[in-house]
Amino acid sequence: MTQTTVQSLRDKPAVRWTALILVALTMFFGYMFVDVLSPLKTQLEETVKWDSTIFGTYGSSEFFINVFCGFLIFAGIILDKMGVRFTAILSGSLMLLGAIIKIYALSEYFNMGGIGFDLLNSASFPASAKLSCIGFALFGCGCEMGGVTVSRAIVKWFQGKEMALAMGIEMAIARLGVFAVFWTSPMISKHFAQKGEMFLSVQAPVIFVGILLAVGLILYIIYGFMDKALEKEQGAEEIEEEEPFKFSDLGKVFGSGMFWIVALLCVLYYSAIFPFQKYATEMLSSNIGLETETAAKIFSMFPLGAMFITPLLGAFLDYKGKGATMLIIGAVLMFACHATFAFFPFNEVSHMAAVTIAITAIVVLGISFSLVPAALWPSVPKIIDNKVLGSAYSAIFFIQNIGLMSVPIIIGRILDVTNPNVAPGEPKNYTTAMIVFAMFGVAAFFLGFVLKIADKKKGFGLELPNKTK
Ligand SMILES: C[C@H](N)C(=O)N[C@@H](CCCCN)C(=O)O
Repeated sequence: MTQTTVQSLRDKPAVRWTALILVALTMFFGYMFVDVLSPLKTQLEETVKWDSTIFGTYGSSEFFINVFCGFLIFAGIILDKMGVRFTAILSGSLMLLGAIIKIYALSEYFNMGGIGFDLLNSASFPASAKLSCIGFALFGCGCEMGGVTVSRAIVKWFQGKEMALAMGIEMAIARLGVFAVFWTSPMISKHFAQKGEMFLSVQAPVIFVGILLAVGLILYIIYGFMDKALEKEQGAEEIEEEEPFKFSDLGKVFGSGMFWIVALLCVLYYSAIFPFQKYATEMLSSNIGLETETAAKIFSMFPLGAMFITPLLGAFLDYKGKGATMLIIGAVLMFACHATFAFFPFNEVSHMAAVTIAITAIVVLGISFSLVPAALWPSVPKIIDNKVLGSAYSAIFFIQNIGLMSVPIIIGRILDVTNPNVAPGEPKNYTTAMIVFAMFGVAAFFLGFVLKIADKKKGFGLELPNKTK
């Protein structure tokens, strides 16, 4: 006699992996947008007169509303109260709105005195930069809210299954977005620059990725139908826990010592990654004497390496564990890369040797950027109650965003101060800036140790595998 068991949508690999691909693709487009202008720093300096301080402020602006208005805390509450599909569609819409504003900010029409130009323009901070910051800040609300929502969605579909692998693949797809934009953005820009279309040389890459964000919103809407089917099938209360979310539950998040260790580790580590990404192209061309396009291509190996290794490490974590150890090793490798760019005398070795060492350091950073995210995000459900998981991820993002917002401004300022007589487009001295990035690695390393010891004492199982069946 054969017995038939009714399979949940979650139990069907094809269905849960389709859900993952839908949400991950939107994050792919989102990550492209985050760095669409990163390889164009030098062009922005020449075309719209953004010096390093302005560029740094622009990089930080992605996090202004999240930090100053505490938007991410609300995002977590919205997620825990309204659920994944509502929050996903809201975040996709915010990303698209921000992109449209940034496209307008970089248009020739606006920069030649179009609507709003006079209101925003000032000698110290061009109108293009101010309006780009506004657009980027709105985009940042959507993108960060989307990141939290996607993590929550993955827990919903994959908890007790290949959760770390799924998170690893989602991040791998996002890294592919960064890789893609470090190639496409300079290529599109060069095409228009060669035609003498200076504004389009910085605006066209943003238009291109803006269109992709519209596709991303459609994917979130399609995901919404799958999410609804899953809830209908199992009953919302079964998935989201028996009791509804209460504001007082937030105390559970902020009252947890483990939460603070993870959040601080996260802010320290990521402060030396995403802000560095914004300056890496110019740092490589300054240190090694490369053209922007070549420097951007070398740097693109960073997300590419992370893309291949993160899912493997996710799978390792699912089956073998060792999450806290992975965090410690990741911090050491990050320090090694930044210290190389700070101290290695690139101008005293042959061009070939300089390029080889730079590529090696970038690959090492890629390995680090696989270890830490692959271990960090799947650790959160182990230390926080499922009911407040959305709020916990948001709170970690909120603390992380404070670093992501401050560091590009600090680095931009350091660059302007340490390069007082360097003309726009000329190579800069990056030593001090890179030392600052390296110091974040040292601090993250110590926190990794604290986390490992705390886990050993309290038994959260950070070193244990995720897979239960
Ligand atoms: C920048 C963003 N807040 C972030 O931390 N991104 C992480 C991924 C977090 C999990 C996303 N579902 C990253 O490593 O990219």
